[in-house]
Amino acid sequence: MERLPVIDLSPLVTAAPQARNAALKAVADAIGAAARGPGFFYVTGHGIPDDLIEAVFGRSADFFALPREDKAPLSIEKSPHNRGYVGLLGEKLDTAKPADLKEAFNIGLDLAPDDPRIERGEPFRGVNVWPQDPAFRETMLAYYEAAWNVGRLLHRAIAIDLGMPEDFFEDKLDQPMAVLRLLHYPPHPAGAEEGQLGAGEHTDYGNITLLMTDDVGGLEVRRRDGTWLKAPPMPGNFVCNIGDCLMRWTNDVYVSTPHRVLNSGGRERYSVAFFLDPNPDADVACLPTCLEAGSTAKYPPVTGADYLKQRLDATYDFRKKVTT
Ligand SMILES: O=C(O)CCC(=O)C(=O)O
Ligand SMILES: [Fe+2]
Repeated sequence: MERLPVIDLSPLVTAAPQARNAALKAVADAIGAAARGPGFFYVTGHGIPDDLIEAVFGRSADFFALPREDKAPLSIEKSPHNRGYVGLLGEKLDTAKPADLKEAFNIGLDLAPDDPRIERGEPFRGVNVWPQDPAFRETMLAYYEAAWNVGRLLHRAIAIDLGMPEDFFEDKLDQPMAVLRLLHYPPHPAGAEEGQLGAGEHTDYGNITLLMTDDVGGLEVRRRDGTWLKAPPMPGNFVCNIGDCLMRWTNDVYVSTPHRVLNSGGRERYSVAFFLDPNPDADVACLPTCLEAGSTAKYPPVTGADYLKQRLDATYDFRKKVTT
């Protein structure tokens, strides 16, 4: 693996109705090959407007530049629903290593406080927390919607590649636990601990991640032989990777590849991840098309919520006592 594949969605996004199925099949074939191989690929031609992307990065930088007193009240530690601010060293993606040199802000599916799903106490259903600037909320929710739509389109291609009906994932991703996560990595400090990184080695927990970065490199993808491939930044486009939920769903046919971040370039680095986790009640169980005759599934079925809870509880010490 010397470079990651690039999948251009523009022929699909702009296809006339009669050309759509062929365009979708071409994307399905490309994703299928990437998902069985490196587990990572770039996505271009996604159709999200540049000015929305610029606004997301601009507001994100403004948010992280706020004084600590303005960010602390939004702490994720006050939210059992995986929303809010994570300070520098607030997370260990690799639990065997020192804490991560990054700060983050998580935004989930936006629900009103009286939403029946919250009132019924459904897992991961809660309200978002917001900084004061009203434009921040508007910008982030517009981007959440746009990235979610790209993710659902990719899942149509994934379903076709896996030999399932094109809309198989649609009702498993229509009220998702998806998280839009803004990230800020300060330049790697000279005094960092041995083994300390911007983001420790990890795999992602959901179905797919749609990551956008600025022009500062730092993302590294693990090759099968354990060496690391530096993924060059492609601002305005996505780096997409398969997460652990989709690996389970496909019985390991698709690969969830470990990756990490080292911001060694001496500049501030900003990235924006959209983690497309399924609906809380989605049944994450081996697809019939991924099971060879006579063999058994590698993983027992699990609900989307139980799986995400298990993974988040292992990442954050503060969660040891919370129920979602
Ligand atoms: O910031 C990046 O480039 C990657 C972040 C990442 O892997 C994650 O948040 O899961
Ligand atoms: Fe990741």
